[in-house]
Amino acid sequence: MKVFLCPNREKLAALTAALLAAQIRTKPESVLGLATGRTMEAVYARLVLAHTTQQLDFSRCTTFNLDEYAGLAPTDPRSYHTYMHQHLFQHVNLTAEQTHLPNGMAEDLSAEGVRYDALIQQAGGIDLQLLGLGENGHIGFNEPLASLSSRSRPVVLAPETRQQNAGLFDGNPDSVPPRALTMGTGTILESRRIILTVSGTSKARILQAVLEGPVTAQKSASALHFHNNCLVLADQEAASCLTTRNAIDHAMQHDPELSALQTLLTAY
Ligand SMILES: O=P(O)(O)OC[C@H]1O[C@](O)(CO)[C@@H](O)[C@@H]1O
Repeated sequence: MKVFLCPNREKLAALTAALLAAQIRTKPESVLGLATGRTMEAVYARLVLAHTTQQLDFSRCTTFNLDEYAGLAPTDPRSYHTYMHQHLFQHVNLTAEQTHLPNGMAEDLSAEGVRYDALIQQAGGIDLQLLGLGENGHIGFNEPLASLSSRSRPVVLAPETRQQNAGLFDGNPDSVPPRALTMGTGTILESRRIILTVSGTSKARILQAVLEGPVTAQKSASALHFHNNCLVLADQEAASCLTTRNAIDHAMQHDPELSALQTLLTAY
Protein backbone atom coordinates (compact mmCIF):
# COMPACT_ATOMS: atom_id res chain seq x y z
CA MET A 1 0.00 0.00 0.00
CA LYS A 2 1.27 3.50 -0.85
CA VAL A 3 -0.08 6.68 0.72
CA PHE A 4 -0.09 10.10 -0.94
CA LEU A 5 -1.32 13.24 0.84
CA CYS A 6 -2.95 16.13 -1.03
CA PRO A 7 -3.07 19.69 0.34
CA ASN A 8 -6.88 19.94 0.19
CA ARG A 9 -10.04 18.24 -1.03
CA GLU A 10 -10.02 20.02 -4.41
CA LYS A 11 -6.55 18.71 -5.25
CA LEU A 12 -7.56 15.29 -3.93
CA ALA A 13 -10.48 15.17 -6.35
CA ALA A 14 -8.34 16.50 -9.20
CA LEU A 15 -5.64 13.89 -8.63
CA THR A 16 -8.11 11.02 -8.31
CA ALA A 17 -9.78 12.10 -11.56
CA ALA A 18 -6.41 12.55 -13.28
CA LEU A 19 -5.41 8.99 -12.38
CA LEU A 20 -8.70 7.62 -13.71
CA ALA A 21 -8.30 9.67 -16.87
CA ALA A 22 -4.72 8.40 -17.31
CA GLN A 23 -5.98 4.82 -16.92
CA ILE A 24 -8.60 5.39 -19.65
CA ARG A 25 -6.08 7.06 -21.98
CA THR A 26 -3.50 4.28 -21.46
CA LYS A 27 -6.07 1.51 -21.88
CA PRO A 28 -9.21 2.82 -23.65
CA GLU A 29 -11.03 -0.48 -23.08
CA SER A 30 -10.49 -0.28 -19.31
CA VAL A 31 -12.86 -1.98 -16.91
CA LEU A 32 -13.45 0.58 -14.15
CA GLY A 33 -14.81 -0.11 -10.67
CA LEU A 34 -16.73 2.97 -9.50
CA ALA A 35 -17.87 4.23 -6.10
CA THR A 36 -20.57 6.60 -4.88
CA GLY A 37 -20.69 9.00 -1.92
CA ARG A 38 -20.02 12.71 -1.42
CA THR A 39 -16.25 12.35 -1.86
CA MET A 40 -16.72 11.08 -5.41
CA GLU A 41 -18.97 13.90 -6.58
CA ALA A 42 -16.02 16.24 -7.17
CA VAL A 43 -14.08 13.41 -8.83
CA TYR A 44 -16.87 12.79 -11.34
CA ALA A 45 -17.25 16.53 -11.96
CA ARG A 46 -13.55 16.58 -12.97
CA LEU A 47 -13.97 13.56 -15.23
CA VAL A 48 -16.95 15.19 -16.94
CA LEU A 49 -14.82 18.29 -17.45
CA ALA A 50 -12.02 16.18 -18.92
CA HIS A 51 -14.56 14.60 -21.28
CA THR A 52 -15.96 17.93 -22.48
CA THR A 53 -12.73 19.95 -22.64
CA GLN A 54 -10.01 17.35 -23.26
CA GLN A 55 -11.87 14.70 -25.26
CA LEU A 56 -11.54 12.06 -22.57
CA ASP A 57 -13.17 9.12 -24.36
CA PHE A 58 -15.23 6.57 -22.38
CA SER A 59 -16.61 4.85 -25.49
CA ARG A 60 -14.65 1.63 -24.99
CA CYS A 61 -14.82 1.50 -21.17
CA THR A 62 -16.93 -0.82 -19.05
CA THR A 63 -17.94 0.17 -15.52
CA PHE A 64 -19.03 -1.76 -12.43
CA ASN A 65 -20.28 0.05 -9.34
CA LEU A 66 -19.65 -1.19 -5.84
CA ASP A 67 -23.14 -1.30 -4.45
CA GLU A 68 -26.85 -0.50 -4.50
CA TYR A 69 -29.62 -0.37 -1.91
CA ALA A 70 -31.98 -3.35 -1.81
CA GLY A 71 -35.55 -2.48 -2.77
CA LEU A 72 -34.76 0.75 -4.65
CA ALA A 73 -35.61 0.84 -8.35
CA PRO A 74 -32.92 2.23 -10.68
CA THR A 75 -35.19 5.22 -11.30
CA ASP A 76 -35.55 6.01 -7.58
CA PRO A 77 -33.88 9.40 -7.02
CA ARG A 78 -32.11 7.99 -3.93
CA SER A 79 -30.64 4.98 -5.72
CA TYR A 80 -26.98 4.72 -6.69
CA HIS A 81 -28.18 4.11 -10.27
CA THR A 82 -29.58 7.66 -10.21
CA TYR A 83 -26.46 9.04 -8.46
CA MET A 84 -24.19 7.60 -11.18
CA HIS A 85 -26.47 8.79 -13.96
CA GLN A 86 -26.61 12.31 -12.52
CA HIS A 87 -22.93 12.67 -11.68
CA LEU A 88 -21.27 10.82 -14.57
CA PHE A 89 -23.08 8.58 -17.01
CA GLN A 90 -25.41 11.15 -18.61
CA HIS A 91 -22.54 13.59 -19.18
CA VAL A 92 -20.03 11.30 -20.92
CA ASN A 93 -20.05 8.87 -23.85
CA LEU A 94 -21.01 5.74 -21.91
CA THR A 95 -24.06 3.76 -23.05
CA ALA A 96 -26.35 1.90 -20.65
CA GLU A 97 -24.86 -1.39 -21.89
CA GLN A 98 -21.40 -0.36 -20.74
CA THR A 99 -22.37 0.49 -17.17
CA HIS A 100 -23.27 -1.96 -14.41
CA LEU A 101 -24.67 -1.66 -10.90
CA PRO A 102 -26.12 -4.47 -8.80
CA ASN A 103 -29.89 -4.78 -9.25
CA GLY A 104 -31.39 -3.89 -5.88
CA MET A 105 -34.80 -5.03 -7.12
CA ALA A 106 -33.67 -8.57 -7.97
CA GLU A 107 -36.07 -11.21 -6.62
CA ASP A 108 -33.15 -13.36 -5.48
CA LEU A 109 -30.50 -10.99 -4.11
CA SER A 110 -27.96 -13.77 -3.48
CA ALA A 111 -28.26 -14.93 -7.09
CA GLU A 112 -27.83 -11.30 -8.17
CA GLY A 113 -24.52 -11.18 -6.27
CA VAL A 114 -23.31 -14.33 -8.03
CA ARG A 115 -24.43 -12.92 -11.40
CA TYR A 116 -22.61 -9.64 -10.70
CA ASP A 117 -19.30 -11.37 -9.91
CA ALA A 118 -19.66 -13.51 -13.05
CA LEU A 119 -20.26 -10.37 -15.15
CA ILE A 120 -17.07 -8.79 -13.77
CA GLN A 121 -15.14 -11.94 -14.67
CA GLN A 122 -16.64 -12.05 -18.16
CA ALA A 123 -15.51 -8.46 -18.68
CA GLY A 124 -11.95 -9.56 -17.89
CA GLY A 125 -11.81 -8.31 -14.28
CA ILE A 126 -11.51 -4.77 -12.99
CA ASP A 127 -8.45 -2.79 -14.13
CA LEU A 128 -8.88 0.08 -11.68
CA GLN A 129 -11.22 0.11 -8.70
CA LEU A 130 -12.07 3.43 -7.07
CA LEU A 131 -13.06 3.26 -3.40
CA GLY A 132 -14.43 5.58 -0.74
CA LEU A 133 -14.08 4.88 2.97
CA GLY A 134 -17.05 4.45 5.30
CA GLU A 135 -16.83 6.05 8.73
CA ASN A 136 -16.86 2.54 10.22
CA GLY A 137 -13.97 1.45 7.97
CA HIS A 138 -15.99 -0.31 5.31
CA ILE A 139 -15.30 -0.46 1.58
CA GLY A 140 -18.35 -0.95 -0.60
CA PHE A 141 -20.93 -2.00 1.93
CA ASN A 142 -18.72 -4.64 3.54
CA GLU A 143 -19.70 -3.95 7.12
CA PRO A 144 -17.87 -4.93 10.32
CA LEU A 145 -17.29 -8.68 10.70
CA ALA A 146 -17.95 -9.51 7.02
CA SER A 147 -15.41 -12.01 5.71
CA LEU A 148 -12.40 -10.34 4.15
CA SER A 149 -12.71 -12.82 1.26
CA SER A 150 -16.43 -12.21 0.70
CA ARG A 151 -18.04 -12.26 -2.75
CA SER A 152 -20.72 -9.92 -4.06
CA ARG A 153 -23.86 -10.50 -2.05
CA PRO A 154 -26.76 -9.00 -0.09
CA VAL A 155 -25.81 -7.43 3.25
CA VAL A 156 -27.46 -5.78 6.25
CA LEU A 157 -26.26 -2.19 6.64
CA ALA A 158 -24.68 -1.18 9.96
CA PRO A 159 -26.55 1.53 11.94
CA GLU A 160 -23.63 3.95 11.48
CA THR A 161 -23.75 3.48 7.70
CA ARG A 162 -27.48 4.28 7.62
CA GLN A 163 -26.67 7.36 9.72
CA GLN A 164 -23.76 8.40 7.45
CA ASN A 165 -25.81 7.96 4.28
CA ALA A 166 -29.05 9.50 5.58
CA GLY A 167 -28.47 12.69 3.57
CA LEU A 168 -30.15 11.24 0.48
CA PHE A 169 -33.08 10.08 2.61
CA ASP A 170 -34.29 13.39 4.11
CA GLY A 171 -31.64 13.08 6.83
CA ASN A 172 -33.53 10.21 8.47
CA PRO A 173 -31.39 7.08 9.03
CA ASP A 174 -34.54 4.98 9.47
CA SER A 175 -35.51 5.82 5.90
CA VAL A 176 -32.24 4.36 4.55
CA PRO A 177 -32.96 0.82 3.34
CA PRO A 178 -31.74 -1.71 5.90
CA ARG A 179 -30.24 -3.97 3.22
CA ALA A 180 -28.04 -3.54 0.18
CA LEU A 181 -26.11 -5.44 -2.45
CA THR A 182 -22.36 -4.99 -2.42
CA MET A 183 -19.31 -6.14 -4.27
CA GLY A 184 -17.49 -8.41 -1.80
CA THR A 185 -14.17 -7.52 -0.21
CA GLY A 186 -12.68 -10.58 -1.94
CA THR A 187 -14.10 -9.40 -5.28
CA ILE A 188 -12.65 -5.91 -4.71
CA LEU A 189 -9.23 -7.34 -3.89
CA GLU A 190 -9.16 -9.11 -7.28
CA SER A 191 -9.01 -5.70 -9.05
CA ARG A 192 -5.65 -5.18 -10.70
CA ARG A 193 -5.27 -1.72 -9.23
CA ILE A 194 -7.09 0.10 -6.40
CA ILE A 195 -7.35 3.77 -5.41
CA LEU A 196 -8.87 4.61 -2.02
CA THR A 197 -9.79 8.32 -1.85
CA VAL A 198 -10.45 9.75 1.61
CA SER A 199 -11.44 13.30 2.50
CA GLY A 200 -12.34 15.30 5.62
CA THR A 201 -11.92 15.25 9.39
CA SER A 202 -14.85 12.84 9.82
CA LYS A 203 -12.61 10.15 8.28
CA ALA A 204 -9.39 11.01 10.16
CA ARG A 205 -9.68 8.50 13.01
CA ILE A 206 -10.88 5.64 10.86
CA LEU A 207 -8.18 6.28 8.25
CA GLN A 208 -5.56 6.12 11.02
CA ALA A 209 -7.03 2.81 12.25
CA VAL A 210 -7.15 1.36 8.73
CA LEU A 211 -3.62 2.41 7.75
CA GLU A 212 -1.79 1.99 11.04
CA GLY A 213 -3.88 -0.64 12.85
CA PRO A 214 -4.16 -4.39 12.31
CA VAL A 215 -5.92 -6.10 9.42
CA THR A 216 -9.28 -6.97 10.90
CA ALA A 217 -12.77 -8.00 9.77
CA GLN A 218 -14.03 -5.11 11.90
CA LYS A 219 -12.79 -2.77 9.12
CA SER A 220 -12.96 -4.24 5.65
CA ALA A 221 -10.72 -1.45 4.28
CA SER A 222 -7.85 -2.91 6.32
CA ALA A 223 -7.84 -5.86 3.88
CA LEU A 224 -6.34 -3.46 1.32
CA HIS A 225 -2.99 -4.12 3.05
CA PHE A 226 -3.11 -7.49 1.23
CA HIS A 227 -3.33 -5.85 -2.20
CA ASN A 228 -0.07 -5.27 -4.02
CA ASN A 229 -1.15 -2.26 -6.08
CA CYS A 230 -3.24 -0.07 -3.80
CA LEU A 231 -2.81 3.69 -3.59
CA VAL A 232 -4.40 5.66 -0.76
CA LEU A 233 -5.06 9.34 -1.54
CA ALA A 234 -6.03 11.53 1.40
CA ASP A 235 -6.38 15.24 2.06
CA GLN A 236 -4.73 16.91 5.06
CA GLU A 237 -7.93 16.74 7.11
CA ALA A 238 -8.33 13.01 6.61
CA ALA A 239 -4.62 12.53 7.37
CA SER A 240 -4.72 14.58 10.57
CA CYS A 241 -4.64 11.59 12.98
CA LEU A 242 -1.85 9.66 11.23
CA THR A 243 1.18 9.06 13.43
CA THR A 244 3.30 7.91 10.48
CA ARG A 245 3.47 11.32 8.76
CA ASN A 246 7.28 11.32 8.71
CA ALA A 247 7.42 7.99 6.91
CA ILE A 248 4.71 9.11 4.47
CA ASP A 249 6.44 12.44 3.73
CA HIS A 250 9.77 10.61 3.23
CA ALA A 251 8.17 8.10 0.83
CA MET A 252 6.45 10.94 -1.07
CA GLN A 253 9.86 12.50 -1.70
CA HIS A 254 11.78 9.36 -2.63
CA ASP A 255 9.36 6.84 -4.14
CA PRO A 256 9.34 7.48 -7.92
CA GLU A 257 5.62 6.62 -8.25
CA LEU A 258 4.68 9.07 -5.49
CA SER A 259 7.04 11.80 -6.76
CA ALA A 260 5.35 11.48 -10.16
CA LEU A 261 2.01 12.15 -8.45
CA GLN A 262 3.54 15.28 -6.92
CA THR A 263 4.44 16.47 -10.42
CA LEU A 264 0.98 15.58 -11.74
CA LEU A 265 -0.58 17.53 -8.88
CA THR A 266 1.29 20.73 -9.71
CA ALA A 267 -0.68 20.83 -12.99
CA TYR A 268 -3.88 21.48 -10.99
O1 LIG B 1 -17.79 9.94 0.42
P1 LIG B 1 -18.73 9.66 1.52
O2 LIG B 1 -20.05 10.31 1.36
O3 LIG B 1 -18.13 9.82 2.85
O4 LIG B 1 -19.10 8.15 1.40
C1 LIG B 1 -18.28 7.08 1.34
C2 LIG B 1 -19.25 5.95 1.24
O5 LIG B 1 -19.68 5.70 -0.05
C3 LIG B 1 -19.61 4.36 -0.34
O6 LIG B 1 -18.64 4.24 -1.35
C4 LIG B 1 -20.96 3.92 -0.79
O7 LIG B 1 -20.87 2.67 -1.26
C5 LIG B 1 -19.21 3.61 0.89
O8 LIG B 1 -18.14 2.79 0.71
C6 LIG B 1 -18.88 4.69 1.88
O9 LIG B 1 -19.75 4.53 2.93
